[in-house]
Amino acid sequence: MIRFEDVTMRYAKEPEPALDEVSLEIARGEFAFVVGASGSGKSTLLKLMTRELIASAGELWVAGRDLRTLPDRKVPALRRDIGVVYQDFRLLEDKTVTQNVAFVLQVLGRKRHEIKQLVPEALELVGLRDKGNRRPHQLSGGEQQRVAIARAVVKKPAIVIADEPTGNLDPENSAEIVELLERINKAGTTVVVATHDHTIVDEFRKRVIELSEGLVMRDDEQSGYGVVPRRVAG
Ligand SMILES: Nc1ncnc2c1ncn2[C@@H]1O[C@H](COP(=O)(O)OP(=O)(O)OP(=O)(O)O)[C@@H](O)[C@H]1O
Repeated sequence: MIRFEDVTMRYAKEPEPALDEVSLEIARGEFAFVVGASGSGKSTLLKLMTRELIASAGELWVAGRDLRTLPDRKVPALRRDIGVVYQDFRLLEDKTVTQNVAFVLQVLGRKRHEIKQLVPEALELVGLRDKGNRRPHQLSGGEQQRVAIARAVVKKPAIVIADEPTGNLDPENSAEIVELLERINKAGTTVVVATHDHTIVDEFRKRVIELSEGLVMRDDEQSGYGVVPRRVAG
């Protein structure tokens, strides 16, 4: 579903690459955490998957597309296959919960009767069916993130990518958000979550891809932070 082969990403004027010949593969239906210190390259890795960035070198396939050769006019179709969730929710403040979720489908040109069916389904999935008329500021942080997840999944993407989705949440809400992503994954969606949050990585026991200074330092199935000994420095 996602394949990086020797992918290097250099930002203009930066002496060191943000990612340095990274190779990894995430299969259809997998759940993977991407971890690593601040600046290790997590966001860069995710932005390459969504074509927010274009790799400086290497080969990259996402959802059956070769991103090296993908023309710009085909980027919207790629993004239809990917739902993205951010740390800061990024909801439209002047729209209700229902309108925020429906907006994605309107932009995609989906028919009104489809929107009427899909939006309540997505809100039901995230447990917010009864809060559709609220505006984002009338919701807790955890609820706002659930709206953002409903918005990401309402178009039924093959992949959900979340960049620090629990960064603004307390531990209880964080666990609920990851449980929700786990449920979405169990229904067949490939899920990739970049996070600093050791507690959730330990709790959920998924594949962990650890980056350090643009390199993959570790890539373990089902490990969590605490199970496999950390690399000994030096
Ligand atoms: N737009 C940019 N221009 C130049 N350098 C950048 C840019 N974005 C990121 N970088 C650099 O690339 C490296 C990787 O950054 P990235 O944001 O991918 O890390 P991260 O692991 O997501 O960090 P954080 O956990 O703080 O979000 C860092 O050295 C960063 O300074």
